[in-house]
Amino acid sequence: MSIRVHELAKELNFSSKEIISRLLALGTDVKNHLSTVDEKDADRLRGQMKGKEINLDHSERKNSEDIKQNSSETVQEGRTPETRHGTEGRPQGSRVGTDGRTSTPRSVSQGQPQGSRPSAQTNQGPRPNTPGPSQGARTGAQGPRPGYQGQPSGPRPGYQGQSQGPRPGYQGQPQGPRPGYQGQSQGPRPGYQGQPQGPRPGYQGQSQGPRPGYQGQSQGPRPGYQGQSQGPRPGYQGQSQGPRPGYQGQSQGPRPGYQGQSQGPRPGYQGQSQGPRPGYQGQSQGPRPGYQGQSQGPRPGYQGQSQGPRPGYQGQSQGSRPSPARAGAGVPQAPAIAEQVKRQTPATKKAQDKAYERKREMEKERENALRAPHKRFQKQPKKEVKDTSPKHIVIQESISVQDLALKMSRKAGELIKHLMNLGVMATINQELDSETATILANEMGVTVEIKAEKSLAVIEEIEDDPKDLAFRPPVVTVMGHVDHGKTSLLDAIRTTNVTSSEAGGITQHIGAYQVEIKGQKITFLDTPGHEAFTAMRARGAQVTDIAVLVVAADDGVMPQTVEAINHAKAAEVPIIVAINKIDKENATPERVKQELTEYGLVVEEWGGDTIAVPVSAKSKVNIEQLLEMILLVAEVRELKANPNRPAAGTVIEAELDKGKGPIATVLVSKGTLNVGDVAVAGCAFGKIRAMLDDKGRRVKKAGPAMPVEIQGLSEVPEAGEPFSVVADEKLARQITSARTAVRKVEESKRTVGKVSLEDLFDKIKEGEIKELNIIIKADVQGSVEALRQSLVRLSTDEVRVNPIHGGVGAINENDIMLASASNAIIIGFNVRADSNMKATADLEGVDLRFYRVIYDAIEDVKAAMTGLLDPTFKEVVLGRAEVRQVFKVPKAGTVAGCLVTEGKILRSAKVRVIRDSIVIHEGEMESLRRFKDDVKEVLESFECGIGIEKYNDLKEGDIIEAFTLEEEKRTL
Ligand SMILES: Nc1nc2c(ncn2[C@@H]2O[C@H](COP(=O)(O)OP(=O)(O)OP(=O)(O)O)[C@@H](O)[C@H]2O)c(=O)[nH]1
Repeated sequence: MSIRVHELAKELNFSSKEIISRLLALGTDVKNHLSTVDEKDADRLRGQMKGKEINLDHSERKNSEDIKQNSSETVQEGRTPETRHGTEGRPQGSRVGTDGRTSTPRSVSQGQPQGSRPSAQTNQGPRPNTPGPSQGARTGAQGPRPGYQGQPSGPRPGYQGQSQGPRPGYQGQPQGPRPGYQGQSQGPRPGYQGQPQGPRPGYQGQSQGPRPGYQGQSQGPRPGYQGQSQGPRPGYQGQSQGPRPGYQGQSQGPRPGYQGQSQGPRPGYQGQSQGPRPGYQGQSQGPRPGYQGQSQGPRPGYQGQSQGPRPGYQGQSQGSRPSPARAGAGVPQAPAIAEQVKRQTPATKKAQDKAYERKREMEKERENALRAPHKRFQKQPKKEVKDTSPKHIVIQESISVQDLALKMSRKAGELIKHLMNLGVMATINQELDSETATILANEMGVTVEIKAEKSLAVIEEIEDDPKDLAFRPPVVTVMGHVDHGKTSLLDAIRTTNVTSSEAGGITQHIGAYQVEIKGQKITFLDTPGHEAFTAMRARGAQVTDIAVLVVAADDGVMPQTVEAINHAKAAEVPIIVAINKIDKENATPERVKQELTEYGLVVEEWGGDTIAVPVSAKSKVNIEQLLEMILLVAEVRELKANPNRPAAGTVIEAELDKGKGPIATVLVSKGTLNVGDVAVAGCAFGKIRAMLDDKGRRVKKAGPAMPVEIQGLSEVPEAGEPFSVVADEKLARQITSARTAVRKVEESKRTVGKVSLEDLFDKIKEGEIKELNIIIKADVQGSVEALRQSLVRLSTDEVRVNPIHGGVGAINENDIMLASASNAIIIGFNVRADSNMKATADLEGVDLRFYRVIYDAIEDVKAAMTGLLDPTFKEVVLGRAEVRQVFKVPKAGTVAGCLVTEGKILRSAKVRVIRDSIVIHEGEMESLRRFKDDVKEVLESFECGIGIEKYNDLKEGDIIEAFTLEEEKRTL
C-alpha cells in the first residue's frame, strides 16, 4: 500500500514541503506532493513525526517535571536546586540551548539514555548488552556504551556537536543533548550509576557532565543557561545541582577531590559562579535566587562548610579562601578562573561593587533606624571592668584612711565600711596604725608591706672599716666636789703645756681644749663638774672617754664626790682619781684612798684597778704624771677613729655671739671637719665659714677628738646635740626641717621609756628592765645606807635592784639628770623636792617617791617588782552638812536632820563626822532622805535627813562631810 505525500502531510498535520524534505532525509525518493510513498516509508515518517511531537511534548513535560522533581527532592532529601557534587543520584546533562560539549553518563549506567538526536554528527548508539530501549545511534553520536541497560535518548534534533552517550556500566537514564544543542556534550562516564540529564534546550555553552567516579545526582545547566558550565569532576561523589533557569553566567562545578554537597547558582542568577575548588570536601551552597553578582565558591584547600550568597544578594561574593594551614593550600586554580577574571571587565566589576556597597549601606541605615528608637531602652551590655587596683601596697607605720584608699585605688567609703565591719569606727582623715591597715587591706584582698620610711631627721651612721681607724686623743672630763680644785687642775693642765710663745695668745675659752704630752694629745672638756657631763648623757651624747675625779686630800670623799663616782660608773667611764691639794699640810691621801674603797674604787697599790695620782693644782705637782696616766688608760681602751671621712661629733657648747652670730664648740668624734663643709647640728645647719681651735687660732680642719668653735650655723644648737657634715645645703635644710617637725613629738614622748614603779612590773615582764636603778636621797646618811642595803636585798633572778647613787640632802637637779640619764627612780626619805625639781622631774619623766617610813619604801619597791603595787586613792570632798536636829527612829536608829552647807551630799558617798575640827567617825551612809523620800543626792542649801551606818552618836552642831576616794597614779 502506498500513500501520497500530501495525504501523509495532511495526516500528520505538516506541510507537504516538510514531509517531502523529511522523506528525502529518510532516503525515500519523492519529488512533489503527488509522489507516492509506500507504507513502510510512511510508517517510518509517521514514527518520526509522532516521535518529534511526543519528544517535544515530552521535553516540555520533562522540563516542568524536572523543576517539580527538583523541588520535591529538595524537600524530601534536603537538597536545594543547584549544581551538586559528590552526588549518587541522577545527573542531568546540558539543557536546551546548549552550544558546547556535554559529557553524558558512562559505563555502569543503568538508566535510560537518550541517544543523540538527528543532526548529531557523532553519535554512538546503544552499546552491546544494553537491555533497555534505545532510540538508536545518530550520526556522529555515540550511543549508550556497552553495559548500558537504560533507555538512552540520543542527540536531539538540532544537535550539531559531539555527544558521547552513556558509557559502559551506565545504568541510569541519561538524556542526551537536546534540540538546539550545538556544543560538545560528554555523556556519563564509566562508573556512573545516577541519572544525568544532558544539556537542555537553549543551552549553547560547553557543559561537562559527571566524570568518572561520579556516583551522585547531578543536574546540568537549566533552560536559559548560555554560559559555560563545568560539571562535577572526577572524584566527585556528592550531589551537585547545576545552574538553574535564568542563569546566563559562567559556572564552574565542583572540582576533583570534592566529596561534599554543592548547590550551584539559583534561578535568577546571572553572574559568574565558581564552584568549589579542588581539595574541597565540605558542603558548599552557591548563590541563591535573585543573586546577580559574581560568586566565587570555596577555594582550593577549603574543607569546611561554605554558604554562598543568599536570596536577594546581587553583589560580588568571594567564597571561603584558601588558608595556608588548610589542606590544598597552594593548589593552582583551574584555568577557568583566570578566564573568568579576564572576561570580567573592570567597569562591570566596579559597578557591581558600587551597587553592592550602596545596598549594604542602605541596609545598615535601615537597620540603624529601626534600632535607634529602642536604643535607650536596650540594656547596654555590661562592660567588663578590668580590675586595675593594686594587689600589693607598701605603707609606713601609720596611714590615714584616705591615703590608704588612694594606695589601694578604692573609695574611702569602701574602706570605712570594711572598718565598721571590723568594729573600727573611723573617719576619712583618721590615722590607722600599720596593723589595722594591714588587716583592713587583707580583708579587701590586698597584701601589705610595712616599710618604715627612713627619717631624714636621723643621719645614717657610716660604718668604718677597721683598717681605716687610727688612734685618737682621749676626751677627759674633770669631776669632783665643790672647791676640791677642779678649775685649778684644769688650769694647771692647760698651762703646763703652753709654750711661752702661746702664753700670750691664750685668750680663747671654747669649753674644751687639747694638751700634748710626749707627742700625744689629750682633750679636756673645760666644764668642771658633772652638770655638762650628765646633761649631755641625758641627751644621749657620750663624749667622755675618761673621768678625772678630783678629791681634795684635806677634805676626802664628799657627797658630790660620790655623785661624780656614780655618774661616771653609770656612764661606764673609767675613773682616774686626782688626789689634790697634797701640798697642804693636813692632806691625808691615804684616808682618801680608804674612803674611795667604800664606793668601789680600790687603788692599784691596794690591789685594785683604780689609778690614783696625788697632785697639787696649785703647785703643779704631778700634773704630767696625771696626764701620762690618762694616756695609759686611753691606750688600754684603744680609742680609735677614722679621720678620712665626713666629720661627725657633738656640740659641747653653743651661744649667740653678737658679732659672729651663732657659734658652737663641737668635738669631732670621727672624720675630719673642714672649713666650707655643710654641717647639721641639731636643728641648726650651715656652711662652716670659719673654725677656731682652743687657743683661738683659725684652723681649716679638725680631726677626731679635736674641739673647735665653728661659725656659720643658722641658729644656736643645744649642748649635747650631735652634729654631722652632709653633702649639701639642700640636704641639710631637709634634715633640719625634718628634725624640727619631729622635735615636738619627741618632747611629748620624752618621758616614755623612763622607768617608774607603776610600770616596773610590766617592763620587767617584757624583759625591758633587767636592772632597777635607784637614787636614794635621805635626811641622814644612815637612812641612805639602811635603804640601800634593804633595796639591794630585793634583787631577784629577773631584776637586780641597783642603787646608783645615794646622798644626803634635798633632791637636786643633778639627781634628776642622773636619774634621767640612767633611767632611775629617785626615793626621797624624809626629804622633799622643791616645785622646780618636781617640774624638772616631770619634764624628764623621772619618778620621784617620798617616804617617811623606810618599811613603806621597801614594800613599795617590792610590790612594784612583783606587780602588786596597790593603787593610791585620793579623797575628794563632795560637800558638808551641818546637823541641826537629831531624831531617834525606831528600827532605823538615829537620823540627823541636816542642812547642806557646802557642795552636795551623795547617797553613795562615804561620810565622816567632825566635831570640833576632830574627825570622830568615818563610815558609810545608811540613808539619805528629803522629807519621806529616799534620794540620791541633796544639793547645797537644802535640808535632808542623814542616817549613818552603825553610828548613832550624832549631836547637833556636828559636821557630816561626804567624800569619795578616787584612784590616782602614785607619783608622790
Ligand atoms: N693648796 C692648794 N689649794 C688649791 C689647790 N687646788 C685648788 N686649790 C684651791 O682650792 C680652791 C678651789 O679651787 P677651784 O679650782 O675653784 O675648785 P673647784 O672645784 O673648781 O670649785 P668649784 O668650781 O666651786 O666647784 C681655790 O681657792 C684654789 O686656790 C691645790 O692643789 N693646793
